[in-house]
Amino acid sequence: MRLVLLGPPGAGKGTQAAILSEKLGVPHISTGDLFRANIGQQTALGLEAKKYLDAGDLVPSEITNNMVRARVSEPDAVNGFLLDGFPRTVDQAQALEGILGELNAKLDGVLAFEVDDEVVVQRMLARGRADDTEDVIRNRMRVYRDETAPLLDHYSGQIVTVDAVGEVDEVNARALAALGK
Ligand SMILES: Nc1ncnc2c1ncn2[C@@H]1O[C@H](COP(=O)(O)OP(=O)(O)O)[C@@H](O)[C@H]1O
Repeated sequence: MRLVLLGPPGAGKGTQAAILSEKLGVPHISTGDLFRANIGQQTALGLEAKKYLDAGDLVPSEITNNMVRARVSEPDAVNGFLLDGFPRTVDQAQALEGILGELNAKLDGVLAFEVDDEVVVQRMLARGRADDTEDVIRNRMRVYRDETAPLLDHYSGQIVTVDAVGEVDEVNARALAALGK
């Protein structure tokens, strides 16, 4: 099963993706986690990406698309994956279509997590990661609204929505139900 997870920063996509990944038996591929791992290991990609993450800006699509192409081409992803944090722009969605075409694969669906702005700001401040200061959070939400939210229209034919307010288990049950599992 090949799914894209959409939703504002702090919607709990990463938490839900980790659980869904176990239950569905496909890898969780998070671009945010891939960037943070590269930053931790001080790879060339990490050194380049760091300034964008620190500001809450998008890493340029060329870098991001190539990183995703490499990751989804790994053997553990042949039968599917949960993409978390990608695509984040309509251009990236088009790049994803190209990448899937190269793999002779197609998306099975898009799961959109819905949650209010105030809830996500509170969740991110509580999480307290390095890129979770209030200014950076506000910038990431602006980037989400301007660049990522248009994907809700782009994918309108294949989206199922999930109310992401509530306990982790509750939201997970809703996500599985939305997928017909
Ligand atoms: N698809 C992407 N394109 C460009 N930059 C990205 C992408 N995915 C992640 N990033 C970078 O990584 C940061 C953290 O992403 P992520 O861990 O998904 O945050 P969150 O889960 O809070 O939305 C983003 O603010 C951005 O700088």
